[in-house]
Amino acid sequence: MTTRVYRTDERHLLGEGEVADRAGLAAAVRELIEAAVLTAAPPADVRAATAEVEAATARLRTARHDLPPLAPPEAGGMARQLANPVGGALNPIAPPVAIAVLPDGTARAEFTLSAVHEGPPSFVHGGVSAMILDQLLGVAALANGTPGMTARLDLRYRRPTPFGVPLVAEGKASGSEGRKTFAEARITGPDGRVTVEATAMFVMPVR
Ligand SMILES: CCCCC/C=C\C/C=C\C/C=C\C/C=C\CCCC(=O)SCCNC(=O)CCNC(=O)[C@H](O)C(C)(C)COP(=O)(O)OP(=O)(O)OC[C@H]1O[C@@H](n2cnc3c(N)ncnc32)[C@H](O)[C@@H]1OP(=O)(O)O
Repeated sequence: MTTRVYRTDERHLLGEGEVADRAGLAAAVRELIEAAVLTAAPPADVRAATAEVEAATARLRTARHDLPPLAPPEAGGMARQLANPVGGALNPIAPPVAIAVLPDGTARAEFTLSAVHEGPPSFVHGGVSAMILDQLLGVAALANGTPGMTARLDLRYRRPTPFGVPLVAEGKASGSEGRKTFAEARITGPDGRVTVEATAMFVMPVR
């Protein structure tokens, strides 16, 4: 494995093997996060595990980049940002949300959240739903050929969103005017009822 020399203004580009290693690390840390939140192990085991985690962190910190690295491009594309906090395979805090773009431009994800995403007792935190919808709407704007920065994100929480059951998020661009793109999306529970609706406006900044 070779490590590329980089300037601080340049993102490190991982090799394919490194991407797989990092995705494995992120998946293991995601398991660790759930275990840390839900553990019922005795206090001595919690303290021993804490020391082990601190040792693992120290080992990873022996060399570091200033910014998240990028993954190599897929055929003809741009370097991929796989450390995004929504669904990024290299980011342990990312909930497991893989967004696909359908032929009609709909951005769609099927995912299951867990107790680590709890906000109100027994239900998903509204900020987690907002984060997922922001990203999904952003992907829909990108799929429309008119990406931008989120300028507005309006949410309507219709019903509590459950965790531990399959959810669907779907959204699509509804139009664009100049640098502005409008999009709408929703999260649906396993009973087919909408739990959260969102509309957003993205603005492509003037460079
Ligand atoms: C570095 C560039 C990257 C741009 C994005 C490009 C690509 C994305 C690529 C891939 C995407 C892939 C997946 C999806 C990814 C992400 C989803 C999550 C995205 C985010 O997580 S992103 C972080 C949160 N987001 C921000 O951090 C924005 C902070 N903000 C700003 O960066 C500026 O604020 C900006 C750029 C928004 C506007 O700045 P500006 O100077 O261009 O705006 P300006 O004043 O010229 O307005 C022009 C017209 O928009 C109207 N307008 C503007 N803002 C408005 C608002 N808030 N409400 C109502 N109307 C608004 C004006 O009223 C005017 O309208 P009119 O023309 O009709 O008068």
